[in-house]
Amino acid sequence: MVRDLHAGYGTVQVLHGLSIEAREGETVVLLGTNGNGKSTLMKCLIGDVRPTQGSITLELDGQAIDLTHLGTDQIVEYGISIVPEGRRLFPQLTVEENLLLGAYRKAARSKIAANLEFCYGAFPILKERRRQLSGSMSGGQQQMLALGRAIMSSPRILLVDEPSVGLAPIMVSQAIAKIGELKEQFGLTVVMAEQNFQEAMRIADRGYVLVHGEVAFSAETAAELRDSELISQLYLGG
Ligand SMILES: Nc1ncnc2c1ncn2[C@@H]1O[C@H](COP(=O)(O)OP(=O)(O)OP(=O)(O)O)[C@@H](O)[C@H]1O
Repeated sequence: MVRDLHAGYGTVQVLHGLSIEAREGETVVLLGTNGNGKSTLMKCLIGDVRPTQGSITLELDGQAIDLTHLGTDQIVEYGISIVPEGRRLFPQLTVEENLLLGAYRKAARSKIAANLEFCYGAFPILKERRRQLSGSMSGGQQQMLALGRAIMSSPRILLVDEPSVGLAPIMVSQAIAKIGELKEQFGLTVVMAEQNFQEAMRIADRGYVLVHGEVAFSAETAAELRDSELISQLYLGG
């Protein structure tokens, strides 16, 4: 749960008191056009950007854990994993080496073989190319690898930042569908930032629209989000 979050870069304030919530097992999408703070929020959630005000808490076994000022390594230990914007793979490492880098969370170290098998089952192309350098793969394959790497840490919450960036339309559809499948198979909670409204709505349970670092609209159902005037203005030329 994110409450009244303020964050930015030096003197540039990007998030201005933003509050959102993701309940267990749902897919929450963060919509909004370029530069409205989606990635900054994601970076706060994974400990890459430190909030200046507000809180980020995780409900775990009936306890509220304060993540607000924890570093990425500590946040990952609580079962939160990210597929970052631009994927941030290691191009000079093989597919399998990239996957193994995702498994450093303590709880995942004893499950490396099982998780690797799961990834290869979910993404046969990764198995086929496991000894290939990741930098030599297509954008769509790299997105699959980034998803696989995130799954290697046995997360309970998966953060996905703009999976469509740099992908051909057909690959965007495949990547989004895969996120939906992984969520079901792994029993994940998914928080996904995405500019591509139509694609995001294919797997959204509900969502928020961010404008200028604030929640401009929040919807309890995907239908409510789809039918909102703001979405119509931002995406459908309404
Ligand atoms: N490292 C940085 N230093 C300074 N300003 C930044 C930095 N990263 C992002 N910003 C600024 O913060 C604002 C919000 O950016 P952010 O990336 O969070 O938006 P976004 O909604 O995710 O958009 P995008 O789709 O472009 O990533 C923008 O004005 C951007 O220029």
